[in-house]
Amino acid sequence: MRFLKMHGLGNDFVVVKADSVPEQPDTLARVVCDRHFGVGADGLVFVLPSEKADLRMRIFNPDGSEAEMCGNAIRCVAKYAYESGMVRKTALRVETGAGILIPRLHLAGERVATVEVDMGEPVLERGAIPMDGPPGRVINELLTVAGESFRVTAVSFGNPHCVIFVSDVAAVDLAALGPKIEHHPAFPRRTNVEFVQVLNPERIRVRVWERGAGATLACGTGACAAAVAGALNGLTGRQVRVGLPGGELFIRWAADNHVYMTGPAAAVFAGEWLGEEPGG
Ligand SMILES: N[C@H](CCC[C@H](N)C(=O)O)C(=O)O
Repeated sequence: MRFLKMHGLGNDFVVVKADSVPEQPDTLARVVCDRHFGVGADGLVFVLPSEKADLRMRIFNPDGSEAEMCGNAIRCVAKYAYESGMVRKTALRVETGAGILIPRLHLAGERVATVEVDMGEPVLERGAIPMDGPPGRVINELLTVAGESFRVTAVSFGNPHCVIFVSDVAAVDLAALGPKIEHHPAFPRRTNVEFVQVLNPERIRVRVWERGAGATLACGTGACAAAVAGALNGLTGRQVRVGLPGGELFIRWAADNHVYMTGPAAAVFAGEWLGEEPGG
């Protein structure tokens, strides 16, 4: 199985072009994403044919679970599709678990430098946490985790996000709190967790504990969720620069209610998965 190792701000993926997803993709994802017995990645991403778009993207987390959508991965997939000649368009239609999304490529010569993705419209997670009132209302709810209460804003971009505003993201014990919130019963599909520090109305800092992956250097859908939560709670404007450990994304929540995410995508190496059992 040939693959391309790619990343968006250090959120890294094994990208595989295939006609279909192989059997037991969960098992394969666990082995391929393992940073000792496999290639090592935050996700195994398949680029597949689509009957309703230019291509279809499916992503499997390192724990084997399939995610509905991945913001950093869709930028990588768009770059791969253009540079490999698979789809010679600078605005692609990509079928995902969050619907058909539109990455637009910014070229530097024949290379894709950055990608702007129309991530669609944010969904305020109501089923997970009982939230009433219109979307414009501040939608904080209290979540009790290990005896501690957090005010959270739950937002979905196809995949669930729980956004928590703190005064200092560096002080958050991500490894302790992340899994407890990821697996909290309030989130029937588990959740990604974003801790957000507002620097000013145009700049935020975010650290992410990802569902099925743990702490990552960046999370595209998480950055979008944090930006929407910031605006909903009156803490930021609708255009923010999101500083993540791996770098910066620019998020714009436009008047059409669509959220646009702009950031880089990089290809690091090509390889061949030999498929031997872990441990040799
Ligand atoms: N772990 C996530 C999928 C990857 C999302 C993230 N890497 C991004 O860039 O959006 C989930 O289970 O929803």
